[in-house]
Amino acid sequence: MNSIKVIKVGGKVIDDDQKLDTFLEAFMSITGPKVLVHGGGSVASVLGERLGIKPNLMDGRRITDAETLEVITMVYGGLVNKKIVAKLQSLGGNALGLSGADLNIISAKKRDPEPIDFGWVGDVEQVNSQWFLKLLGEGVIPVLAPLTHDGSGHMLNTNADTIASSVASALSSDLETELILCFEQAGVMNGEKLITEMNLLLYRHLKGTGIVTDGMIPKIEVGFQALKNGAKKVSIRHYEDVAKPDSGTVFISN
Ligand SMILES: Nc1ncnc2c1ncn2[C@@H]1O[C@H](COP(=O)(O)OP(=O)(O)O)[C@@H](O)[C@H]1O
Ligand SMILES: CC(=O)N[C@@H](CCC(=O)OP(=O)(O)O)C(=O)O
Repeated sequence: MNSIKVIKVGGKVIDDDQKLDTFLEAFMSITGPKVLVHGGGSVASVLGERLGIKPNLMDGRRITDAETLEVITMVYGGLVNKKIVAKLQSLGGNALGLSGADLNIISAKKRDPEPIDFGWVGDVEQVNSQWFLKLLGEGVIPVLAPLTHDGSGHMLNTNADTIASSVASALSSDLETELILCFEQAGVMNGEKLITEMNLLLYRHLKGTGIVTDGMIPKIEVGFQALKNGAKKVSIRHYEDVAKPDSGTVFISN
């Protein structure tokens, strides 16, 4: 094993069974070792509201109080993770669902309450690459929920794009790593037009002119972080194109 693909899929794809099935079939057509990271923010918001817990997001990050932590642990670690694992098994993939607490595979530090108190939100501290390498070596497909832990018995909520970028960064020390962030659009868009290549200068311009906003800002930033940390290729693309090389918006490091 000398290469790996770390692939992330977001909540709006997971939310829709047909889209999720299309994505997972395309994902399974990718040969070689792969890790799947899933989001599920929109699923957590809907299920939380059913329980009378209103979602509270700031800069694309969920403010996670104790009640919200219960909801997201159930939704990300249970419902969404197990649904994806079962579907992958039905497609012949030997998937293993994990949160960051399992095998201590991703530990994190609760975010400082200043200037904004995000509650039980964690910033990744360590990714246990050795476990990834062992599992991948056995042909297992790790399926990661956007949950980490603090080592003191608390689960933490960590954005799924950030988890994917951190895992790609960590695995880059041992393997040629590609990070693919999938969502429901063709890539980073300028109106109707797909931006096929993204460098830092262009990103700053697109952000400054309001062409890139909301959740796309942290998504692009974690993409650049993975590139800086040694990932060979980073892209943001449509979920149906997960297996299509060089589709979507490809990151350039200059
Ligand atoms: N230039 C842009 N191109 C594409 N999407 C953009 C752009 N600017 C803002 N967005 C928004 O960013 C969203 C993607 O971020 P996010 O909602 O966090 O996705 P996900 O949950 O799939 O990770 C898109 O659904 C879109 O609404
Ligand atoms: C801290 C934080 O914001 N965590 C995210 C984790 C889920 C996620 O990232 O889901 P998508 O990829 O579908 O947006 C949240 O709770 O919304």
